[in-house]
Amino acid sequence: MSRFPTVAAFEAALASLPGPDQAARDAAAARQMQLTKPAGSLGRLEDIALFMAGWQGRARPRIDHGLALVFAGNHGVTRHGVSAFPAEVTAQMVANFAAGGAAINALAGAAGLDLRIVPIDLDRPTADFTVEPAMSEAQCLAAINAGADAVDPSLDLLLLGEMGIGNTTAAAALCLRSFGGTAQNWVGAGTGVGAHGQMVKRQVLDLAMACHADLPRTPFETLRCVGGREIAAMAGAMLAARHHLIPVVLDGFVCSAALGAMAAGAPDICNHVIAGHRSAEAAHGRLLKRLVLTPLLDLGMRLGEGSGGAVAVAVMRSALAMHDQMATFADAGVSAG
Ligand SMILES: Cc1cc2ncn([C@H]3O[C@H](COP(=O)(O)O)[C@@H](O)[C@H]3O)c2cc1C
Ligand SMILES: O=C(O)c1cccnc1
Repeated sequence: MSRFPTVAAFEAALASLPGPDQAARDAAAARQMQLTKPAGSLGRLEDIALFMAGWQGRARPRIDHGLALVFAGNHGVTRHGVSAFPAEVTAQMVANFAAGGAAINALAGAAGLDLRIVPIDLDRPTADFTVEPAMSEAQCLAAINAGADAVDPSLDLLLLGEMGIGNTTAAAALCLRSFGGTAQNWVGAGTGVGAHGQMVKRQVLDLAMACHADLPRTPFETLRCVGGREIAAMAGAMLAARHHLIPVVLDGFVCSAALGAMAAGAPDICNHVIAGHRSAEAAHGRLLKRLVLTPLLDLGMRLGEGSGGAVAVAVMRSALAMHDQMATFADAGVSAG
């Protein structure tokens, strides 16, 4: 059976988010104080170790079984010319993932993550959300469950990624509907559209907001009206991971927008995620501020696929190696301060 058989089940899961294991986090913090370094001297690496300890419920967290989960979907809104690439590229890139030739294949491998690609109804693009909701209730629930069902409860860490030509427009629409502002605030170059393409994206957003103005601003309705299948799947996977107490690493703007749509109704959903990086898509920084998330890396990346998050996982492995392998002052015979 699907994890979220009804919209009410999805909403109930968002309203009952479990918290971290405080005892495991405290034990990890106590260990940090004993390691042979001045307290706090490893900065953000120390925070990562505590974050992982709390969510994994282990004083010595580990990443033996980490997964990069990449969802793919197609978008009816591409008919307006919102991407620098044609919609066929979504399926072509899925073939490239299968053949091992995409950036995420290399970067997931470098980060020691398994990689799983989940294409969702690529031959059925979402509807053009300037004139009608992108998905029916059943379609949106199916996509959310495709995400939730792909989350193995035994995972130590989950990285989410996406592939879907046109999806920076959907992500911008999710942000505009969730957090307000202007279309200009949330629109960017995506795959590399110029000034004209960005103007079209802004127009598309304004039409979409007018079209769905009367529908409830709940996370589900926002995902359904202006999201996409791969975006709803990332949201479902994040929510399922939260209930399995699996820490999540976010990738860029599109991935973060899936979280944003849920966070607008349930801000605590952000507590079990690490923002892997800040994408060069300008709206991503704005969104992360709204979510009160500080990105680990800022490498000027703007690809998606989970690529930036995968590089962040390599840094997280360093944090856990430090936490697990360093000697204590007592063990090493080093005088404590
Ligand atoms: C070859 C190629 C590989 C990609 N991998 C991720 N994306 C990224 O670009 C798309 C979003 O940008 P837009 O909204 O401008 O279409 C998504 O598929 C995203 O994952 C790619 C895009 C292309 C062209
Ligand atoms: O930040 C992202 O997720 C992103 C940016 C550009 C294109 N696709 C995705």
